[in-house]
Amino acid sequence: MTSQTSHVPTADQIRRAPKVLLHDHLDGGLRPGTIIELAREQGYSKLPETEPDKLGIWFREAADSGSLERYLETFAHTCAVMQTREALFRVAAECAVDLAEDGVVYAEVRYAPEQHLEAGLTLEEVVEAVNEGFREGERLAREAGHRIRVGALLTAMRHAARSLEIAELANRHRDDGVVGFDIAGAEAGFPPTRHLDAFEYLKRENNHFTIHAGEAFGLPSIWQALQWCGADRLGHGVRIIDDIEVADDGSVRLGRLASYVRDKRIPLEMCPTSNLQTGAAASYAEHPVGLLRKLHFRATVNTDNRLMSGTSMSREFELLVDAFDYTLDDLQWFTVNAMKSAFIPFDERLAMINDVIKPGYAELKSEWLFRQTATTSASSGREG
Ligand SMILES: O=c1[nH]cnc2c1ncn2[C@H]1C[C@H](O)[C@@H](CO)O1
Ligand SMILES: [Zn+2]
Repeated sequence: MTSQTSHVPTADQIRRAPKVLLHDHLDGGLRPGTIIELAREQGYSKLPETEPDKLGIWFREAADSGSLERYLETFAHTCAVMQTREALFRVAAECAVDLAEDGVVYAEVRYAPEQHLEAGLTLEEVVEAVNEGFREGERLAREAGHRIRVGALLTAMRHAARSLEIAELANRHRDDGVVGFDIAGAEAGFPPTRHLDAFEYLKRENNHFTIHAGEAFGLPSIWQALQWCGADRLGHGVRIIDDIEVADDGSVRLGRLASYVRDKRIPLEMCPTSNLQTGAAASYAEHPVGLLRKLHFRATVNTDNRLMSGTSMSREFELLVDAFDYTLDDLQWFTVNAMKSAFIPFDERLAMINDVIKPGYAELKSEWLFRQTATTSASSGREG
């Protein structure tokens, strides 16, 4: 018998379900058609393709190498066309519209302001343009019947040396759409402790930050991010699986670090498709999210780079439903986890959970009742 809780969601239900996205890069989510138009307007001639479908495929294939370093090379093209106020505004607005259309109700979208200064913008101007774009996108989404709230995370590149400056920038804009800070880029060789002054500054300011850690590099990176730097969340964090032993009889033993992550409810911003592309996981079925969800880690599901992974929040959920037979209850669990872990104030997170997320899933979970009633009356009608 079908029960409410065992209901396997359809693709359409997944799209309509309220979703929360904590890990999405602005420069990894452009529409291919927009890249082509911006390149034409700005005289950027190095795009590998000039037709939107082909360019989308090019990004997915180029990012599919199994190496984080090669994956990151593809961002040269997106950053190249995001150097003016107008371009940043457009990309941010389209990002909010696209996420809203996919059923995302709350998103934290990150980008590295230092990568958008080539045409003479200042760091402040970059942040202002992106913030204005997000507000415009929220407005356009509302006009189209969707509700979304987007916060920005400012990223510092881990190979560079501007993290304190970017942390200060994030802090200056904390009441103006910037909800936190992050570091990203190649992980091996660039440990989080290189940026300790930035993290210590943010802690003194009672501000929030996440750190890309445990993606291309393992436990030492996660340990540093948490115990030296004090990260509120882990970007990816999938390699925490290296500190978990599952015996043949199914019993599980957590090491000290994995226990700490679970006990302290440290949010893991997991991005399944991205992890497959960079070699951090072998397949969806083997992705650590399956075990971590079972063990009640504070796991969340994210897109990372929608362009490079050819994905969306709905698609990531669909892939996990296929791999792990997740129900709407599982998807709600991931969504509530993400909302609890967001960087906006507690009362606003709670209101999102109680007034948007739970009612949204309750509505979806009730649909099977009506579908069954409709089928019954239709068939009894035919019989009569
Ligand atoms: O998954 C990632 N790991 C590390 N760095 C990343 C990842 N995805 C994107 N980035 C980098 C490339 C972008 O240019 C930068 C800022 O969004 O962050
Ligand atoms: Zn990322």
